[in-house]
Amino acid sequence: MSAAPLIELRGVVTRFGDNLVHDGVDLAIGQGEIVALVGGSGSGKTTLLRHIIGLTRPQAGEVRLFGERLGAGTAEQVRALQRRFGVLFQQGALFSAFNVAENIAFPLRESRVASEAEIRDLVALKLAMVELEPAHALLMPSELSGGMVKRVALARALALEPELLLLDEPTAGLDPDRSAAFVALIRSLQQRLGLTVVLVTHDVDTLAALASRVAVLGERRILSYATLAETLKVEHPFVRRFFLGEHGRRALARANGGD
Ligand SMILES: Nc1ncnc2c1ncn2[C@@H]1O[C@H](COP(=O)(O)OP(=O)(O)OP(=O)(O)O)[C@@H](O)[C@H]1O
Repeated sequence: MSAAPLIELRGVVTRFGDNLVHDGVDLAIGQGEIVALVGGSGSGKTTLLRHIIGLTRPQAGEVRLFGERLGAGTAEQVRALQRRFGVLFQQGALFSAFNVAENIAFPLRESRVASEAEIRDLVALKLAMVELEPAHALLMPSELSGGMVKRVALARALALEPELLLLDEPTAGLDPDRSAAFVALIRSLQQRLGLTVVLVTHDVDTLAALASRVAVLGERRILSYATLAETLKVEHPFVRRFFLGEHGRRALARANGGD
């Protein structure tokens, strides 16, 4: 029998007032996968990420993370669960009043798992891991380029050595070169650290370079959950537009070694 999925959503229903966003979402993500979640604007991708980590709760259905039902544990169990995943929110969301080192150190200080001396070493290690220089530690977020903000946010997401990494639009706002470099970094860290990754993206280049499977969210449920090659065969207007519009076609050609 195969291992239980790392993430499992069953029959998830989400409603904000009259707005029914999810109506029976089922999704199972296994250890070591890189799953790209795509869907039209407002289809509920970010909300699904938030459900996975327990930031919001669906009206109905079940969300299991690492085999545990969210919302069932004690405060200590919830904290233990939270240490097992890292999140890169849209725009990086660094604390603007903290410098780079303090941002990366934040989860370590919050969880009280390390002494100040260990935190200094860990911050240096994480900075190197995301290919930033030691001198960057003292910069403030306002002094960083968009690509650096993402790297610092990634270092912070990895501070507690999570098994699972959730990325919301990781390459949004980056130019093509910086975007490709960030994708390569995510890929190498995923392999080196054995991470499971769930990412929301509108960018076919990012998806084609990273995803082992693609989950398409539409009509309030998962329309398709398959490899990219299989996803391309799905006859649905969103899929045709997303992958086979001009931008998508060019990105796929690049991923296949063309262009
Ligand atoms: N806290 C909230 N209160 C009310 N409505 C919300 C809330 N969060 C999300 N929504 C609504 O739920 C729907 C899904 O939002 P969500 O941000 O998850 O979509 P998305 O697929 O990530 O969109 P986008 O691609 O535009 O970022 C939208 O209609 C949004 O307005």
